[in-house]
Amino acid sequence: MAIQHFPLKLVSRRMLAPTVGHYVFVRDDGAPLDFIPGQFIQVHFQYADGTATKRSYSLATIHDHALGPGEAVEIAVSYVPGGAATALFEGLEIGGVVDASGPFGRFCLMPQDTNRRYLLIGTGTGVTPYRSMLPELERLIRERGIEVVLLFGARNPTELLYGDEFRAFAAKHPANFRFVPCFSRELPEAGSPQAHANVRHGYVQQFLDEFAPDAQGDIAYLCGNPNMVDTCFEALKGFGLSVPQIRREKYVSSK
Ligand SMILES: Cc1cc2nc3c(=O)[nH]c(=O)nc-3n(C[C@H](O)[C@H](O)[C@H](O)COP(=O)(O)OP(=O)(O)OC[C@H]3O[C@@H](n4cnc5c(N)ncnc54)[C@H](O)[C@@H]3O)c2cc1C
Repeated sequence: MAIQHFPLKLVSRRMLAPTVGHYVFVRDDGAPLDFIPGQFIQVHFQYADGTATKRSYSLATIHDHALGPGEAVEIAVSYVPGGAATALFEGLEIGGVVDASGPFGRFCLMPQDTNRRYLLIGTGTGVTPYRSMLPELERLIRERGIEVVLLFGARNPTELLYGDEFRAFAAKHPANFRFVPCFSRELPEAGSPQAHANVRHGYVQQFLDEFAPDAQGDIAYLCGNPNMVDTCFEALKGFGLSVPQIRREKYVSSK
């Protein structure tokens, strides 16, 4: 897929969590944007001293077709204290334009894979690629009967990004899709919609054993916090998964 450079105009924004915004853009040049779920874009801007810089953001758009002109290009932005891109996004008004390029990356479902199960593991905004993949996962459930376990690490229930959407997908595919929110700090209140049986208390990496990673049948995807990605990578290798079976996207700052 050819990498392009394009302006993105902000059409709406809402808070997904206290420090995470969901941004909806359209291409301001009227051209389409094709991408594969799991890919990311880069946003280009300048520091106060005029030095050029850029930051990467996974595409969160639920992808069931190539985006035509005027269709939503969605990302989730985690606000980092003192962050340069954070300031750019926080200050962006509706109608404001950012300079972007993409799509980039190979953190995608592969057509040649014949695995029985996907272990999708993400922390924070690292869950956005999996939102984009939902239509493709649904097709694989229908055509190949795959199973999917989504282990989502968040500090508390207010940070469970797109939690309603993942829960709804799990309810639609109860035999094939397990959504397992792992809260490192507070658990949901008893009786709340988030307090279901799959919820775990701790870090995602603590719960891998429970799902018995299997070198014969599993492919794993790890996305988000670099420490989580490294820890899970080593743990999954310990279960016998080979490096090509463990796909990684680390959210490191690209300054
Ligand atoms: C392939 C890829 C995809 C990415 N996708 C996303 C995405 O979908 N959503 C998203 O929000 N981010 C994503 N990131 C991270 C993003 O590109 C930025 O690094 C992040 O938003 C911080 O940028 P900033 O300019 O606000 O902070 P910076 O100016 O880069 O950093 C400010 C300070 O905060 C620290 N810092 C940077 N990032 C974090 C962090 N995550 N947590 C705590 N401290 C931090 C830095 O070390 C520095 O001290 C992705 C990164 C990569 C490489």
